[in-house]
Amino acid sequence: MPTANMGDVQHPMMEKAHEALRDTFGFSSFRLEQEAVIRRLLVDNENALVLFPTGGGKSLTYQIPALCLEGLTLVISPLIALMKDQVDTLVMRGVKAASLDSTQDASKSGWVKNEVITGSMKMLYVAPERLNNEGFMAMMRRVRISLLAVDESHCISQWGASFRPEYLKIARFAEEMDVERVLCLTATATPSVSQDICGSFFIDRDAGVFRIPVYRPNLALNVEVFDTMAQKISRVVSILQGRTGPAIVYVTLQKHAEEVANTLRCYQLDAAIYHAGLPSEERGRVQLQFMESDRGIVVATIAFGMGIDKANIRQVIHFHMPKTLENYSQEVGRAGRDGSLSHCYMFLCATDLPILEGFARGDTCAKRDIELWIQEVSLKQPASDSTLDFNLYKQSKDYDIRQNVLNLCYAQLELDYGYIRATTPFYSIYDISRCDENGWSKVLADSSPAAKAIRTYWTSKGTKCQIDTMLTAERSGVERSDIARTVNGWELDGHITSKASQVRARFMVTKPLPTGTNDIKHLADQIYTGMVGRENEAVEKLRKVVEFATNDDCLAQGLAVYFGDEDAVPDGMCGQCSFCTSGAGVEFSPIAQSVPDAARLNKILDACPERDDPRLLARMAFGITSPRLTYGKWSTAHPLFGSMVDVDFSALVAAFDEECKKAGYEKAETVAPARTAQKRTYSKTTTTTSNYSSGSSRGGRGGYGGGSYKRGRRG
Ligand SMILES: Nc1ncnc2c1ncn2[C@@H]1O[C@H](COP(=O)(O)OP(=O)(O)OP(=O)(O)O)[C@@H](O)[C@H]1O
Repeated sequence: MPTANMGDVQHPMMEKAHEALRDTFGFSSFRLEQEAVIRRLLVDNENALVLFPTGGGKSLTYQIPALCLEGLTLVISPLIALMKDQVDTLVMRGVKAASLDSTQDASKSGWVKNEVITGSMKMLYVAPERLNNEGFMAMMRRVRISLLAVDESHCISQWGASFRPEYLKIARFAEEMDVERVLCLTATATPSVSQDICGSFFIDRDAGVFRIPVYRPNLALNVEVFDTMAQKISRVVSILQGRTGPAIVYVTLQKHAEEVANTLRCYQLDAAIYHAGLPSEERGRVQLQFMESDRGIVVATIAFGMGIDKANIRQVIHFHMPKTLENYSQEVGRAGRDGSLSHCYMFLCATDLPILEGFARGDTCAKRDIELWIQEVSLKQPASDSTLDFNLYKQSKDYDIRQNVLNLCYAQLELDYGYIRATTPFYSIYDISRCDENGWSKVLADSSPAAKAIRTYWTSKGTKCQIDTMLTAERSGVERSDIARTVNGWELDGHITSKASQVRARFMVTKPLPTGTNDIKHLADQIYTGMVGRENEAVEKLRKVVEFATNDDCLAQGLAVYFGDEDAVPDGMCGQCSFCTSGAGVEFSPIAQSVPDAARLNKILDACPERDDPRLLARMAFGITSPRLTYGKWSTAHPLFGSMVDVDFSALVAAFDEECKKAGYEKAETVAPARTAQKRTYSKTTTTTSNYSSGSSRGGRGGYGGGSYKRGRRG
């Protein structure tokens, strides 16, 4: 029997909900706040925000309403793998659910769309990027969306640890599509992030928010401080040799996962490796083996864990400290889901910090590059369908702005300023291969204008041909969309296989973009200020992790307070963390050098002749990659890259700024690869011999201590 009071059960919608819980999911009662959330959606017909920790049972809070409501439940979820798992499980339980994603072939997605349009699909999972797709938007306009569920909804907040610009468009989508109810879900939201979510989706901050405190009494949190890698290895070996069940060891970079696992194997500890750089079959195999093991060890980056629902993980070890407390809470939250005592260890080591600070600072670009980018966008002539299209990969290289940041800049032009609106992106290159001679003869015999244009302008290599759709359209006068449609048609008819590449983002212009120098500068200024704000926020989050780990306070209490649950830990003492058991916080105070050494600065200045962007030089010195550094060969392969990682980053920027100012902020035209037409107008060449000698620095926030890691791939 359900545990809910009879008043609720008697409401026909709640009766239905209990029926679905029992008949479809096979559970006898709701957990904690699940029922209250469902009541909010089904009985009150109001929006809600669910803040349950990992494994808290968030999925049921939209899956059950989906079954009770007429119409479609649309679920926005950031990870294709996670969507697939959820859909497979639902289908197994007899629920009409599917996802639309970029990995599907045309026949599968055609079937899904048909089921959605005819109203027989109950739940549809999509990634947020799908909201830029015209075809998808047209389809959504024709269906009744009774519930929109936004998973990982903390990604909506610019103050969150994992902000994603595509998430910003979800709220507008909900309004435009007259979505009847919205349910936002997240496991990690600080009070300010949850305020942001409530503000965006009109969720009542009192009645509409359902939270289960993050405090988990069966997790013993420990922090330990180390000076060297060898000490950390010796400690992790001893923890793992005495492990009481499966263990996850979290590291920062993919190469760390390989290094640590290989070292553990030397100690007869059979450690598997998991990171985003491994083939998906390998990742699947590692995950499956771990799920089935009762003493398995996985050394992994943060890529491991989303959707891992294993009850008996007994140890979670942060071999490198996490970059935010949100990550930490999610990662330790994977331990002890069965309620049994489990141990979590965070290793603090001064040499690990710069690499994390590099991540925090990596997204800020030069203000001048933002100006040049806006200039290109505003001066570009629209195509015949009045849209602007850009190769973001190329722009990222041209303007030294990371692609994720560029995406955000476009989202800002769209949402904050209303200049543009993203529409379906397209591929500019198709590589086609013939399937058989018969099919190929049909391709050659196709007499449509698009087919003729394709055959005129394609370039062939053996049995393969490459089609540049932009060039073909420009030279032949045939619409680019007709060309793409013809290639897709040949593939659907089985005549060819094709591989599309070089995606171009497309935008409709909704109001004239600024073209005057001052207006562009002003807009760039605002965008840049936002970027610096986010960078400071990310560095602050890192500082909070150190503060949490070193505070003279119970660790469980510290974590709970961070998430706004002051009263979750009884008497504010968990009794089993390293603070509670030792009576003191750990000693750890890495201080970065705030006055850079002149000789070392000069070496960087000699190696990199650019003087238009002090941050570029600071990034090279500190070891933070960027598209421009990579292009100029001043990145990871350069011996001086990261050579000043022990210096406070702001002090480096200030020191290099002095040098750039002396050189008039000029670009080294003759040495660096050309960037853009606009960029080339800055014509003077600077000397490659520097004369930095002051040794003084402005700024100089007391940062984190130094080390010798080179940046690498994370995730
Ligand atoms: N009412 C219930 N009774 C029994 N088991 C439940 C109930 N609700 C959820 N569960 C189970 O709890 C587990 C965790 O649920 P779910 O995956 O929804 O959590 P989550 O909050 O989405 O976690 P994560 O943040 O890790 O994705 C699942 O195995 C689910 O089947």
